[in-house]
Amino acid sequence: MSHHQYSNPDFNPEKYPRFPVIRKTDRRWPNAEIRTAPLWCSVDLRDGNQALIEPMNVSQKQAMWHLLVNMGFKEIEVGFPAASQPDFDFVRWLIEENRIPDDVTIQVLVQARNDLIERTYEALDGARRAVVHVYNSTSPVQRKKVFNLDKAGIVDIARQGAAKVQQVARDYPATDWTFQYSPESFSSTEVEFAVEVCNAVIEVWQPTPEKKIILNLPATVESAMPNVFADQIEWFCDHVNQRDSVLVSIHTHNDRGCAVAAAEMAILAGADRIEGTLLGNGERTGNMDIVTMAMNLYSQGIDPQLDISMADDIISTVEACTNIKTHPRHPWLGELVYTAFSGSHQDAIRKCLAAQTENEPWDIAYLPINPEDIGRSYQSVIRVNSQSGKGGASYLLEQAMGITLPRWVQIELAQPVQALAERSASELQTDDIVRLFRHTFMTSHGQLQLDSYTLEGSGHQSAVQACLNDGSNLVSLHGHGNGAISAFTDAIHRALGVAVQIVQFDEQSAGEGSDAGAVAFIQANINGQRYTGAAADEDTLSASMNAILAVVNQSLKQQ
Ligand SMILES: CC(=O)SCCNC(=O)CCNC(=O)[C@H](O)C(C)(C)COP(=O)(O)OP(=O)(O)OC[C@H]1O[C@@H](n2cnc3c(N)ncnc32)[C@H](O)[C@@H]1OP(=O)(O)O
Ligand SMILES: CC(C)C(=O)C(=O)O
Repeated sequence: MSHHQYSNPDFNPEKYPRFPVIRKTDRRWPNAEIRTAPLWCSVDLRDGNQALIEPMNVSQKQAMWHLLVNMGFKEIEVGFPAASQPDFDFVRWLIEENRIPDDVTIQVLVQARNDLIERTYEALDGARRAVVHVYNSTSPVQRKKVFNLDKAGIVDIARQGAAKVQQVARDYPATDWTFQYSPESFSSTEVEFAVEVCNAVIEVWQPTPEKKIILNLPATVESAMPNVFADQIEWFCDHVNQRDSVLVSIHTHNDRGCAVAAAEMAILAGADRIEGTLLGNGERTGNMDIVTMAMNLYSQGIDPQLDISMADDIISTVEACTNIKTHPRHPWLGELVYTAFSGSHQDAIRKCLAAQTENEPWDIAYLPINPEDIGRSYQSVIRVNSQSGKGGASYLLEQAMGITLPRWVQIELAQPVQALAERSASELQTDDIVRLFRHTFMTSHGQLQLDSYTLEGSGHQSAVQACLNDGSNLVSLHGHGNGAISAFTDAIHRALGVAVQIVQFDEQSAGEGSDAGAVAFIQANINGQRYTGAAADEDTLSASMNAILAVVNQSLKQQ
């Protein structure tokens, strides 16, 4: 059998060579586990900002800053102050207006260029504490085509940049400085060379375990699978000098869609700190999404050390600052991620929610966390369209009316709901379902309703005297039987000639917030036809009698 090797005849396997893997024989990270949150650093105001069509204005930056502080970030990269006046001014605003809480450290980025480094320190003048983050590119393509330098030339840029950062810091002794270096494009750099460059920076900065530096290892462009990145990080941690004096930081991008996975695996491989942005805004496909990574931890019982409970604030602020909409299926926070439209999912969720007790671990099919933890209501969990079964509509109705539908009512309700969903070809709202339920099962204006009743005797000796109202006339009736319900059906039979044979009956008190004290559901045979009725009333027996009248009305209407 012959077949084409490639679906596209122009496909050229030589065009994009495979990324080289590290032949490691001492790989330890696959057996590691994450048990605590890493140190976080938000780069929303820098990497996030530099990738926007319209960079944030001052008030947007301020809104983003407040959100980040409120979420609990302790390190925040606030800009590239030597790059633009707005960036410079924002740093000045933070310092001069005393906007930086005692436990928060600002960080700024700068290229390894003397004039830019000097300008950066001017922006930071008066800061209590700050991280100065200097970088230069180290990958083969950058060395060859952008900088036109050999490895020694690149090491020189790093060494000189580091020396300048250290030297100018001495002019501002009132500030507690931390130095950070990034071998930009680390993940596309030979690991041996990345270590060589970083060791040169270490030699300049002379960190100690008490006064550590930060070495930030970026996947500037994500070019390999996350396990390859983890190997690079483990190799780096094993070979860099003075590991005990270095905080290893990770800064991944999402080109292959694995930025979070790469950051998580990097933590397994020995990294201490994670840089990223809220909802993953950033260059091209974005930076590593800190919200996703934090929620991943949260959902495994690990305190993320960030407050994600304000999900809607996070979304609205990020959208207002970036002018980028959040995808409805964005991990953890998207509008649709706690929503089930499909019948079998709704059925399982409804059953699990009913069985879940407060003090046991969360264990609900299709819902990895309780949506309430991030401020989402259960209302958004189950939504109804033509893919939904009986569970979804029942759930919404139950929530809206504060009742629990007996299974046989759920089955009866499913059919008209499905028909309406198919007719409307769109999602049904709770109001639509409540309206449909009332229309299908309950008595409407102008039909027979209970006006008043008296019950005499009890048990086998029950007698009912009742008055019905059809909107214009009153009808009196009386009957007896071996209970109030059978006395009432006897009365109906005598007065109206309708023989009601009850097949199913359910009555319950209505939920909190409902005006009705009780709800009754009846399924009955009348002239060989099956009818289902429901009624709510303050009084339990009135609810039952009105439910019987609901099926009587349905049969009269059909005649
Ligand atoms: C992966 C990242 O996200 S890194 C951060 C990137 N962020 C930004 O660039 C946003 C802010 N940047 C800017 O506004 C501008 O780049 C500025 C104002 C800082 C500098 O602008 P310019 O002076 O025009 O330089 P530009 O950034 O284009 O860089 C070009 C020159 O700097 C050199 N250079 C670039 N990066 C670095 C670096 N990290 N360290 C040292 N030199 C560098 C280049 O080799 C090039 O040199 P050449 O002019 O001799 O060929
Ligand atoms: C400056 C560095 C850390 C960066 O933003 C990147 O490599 O993506």
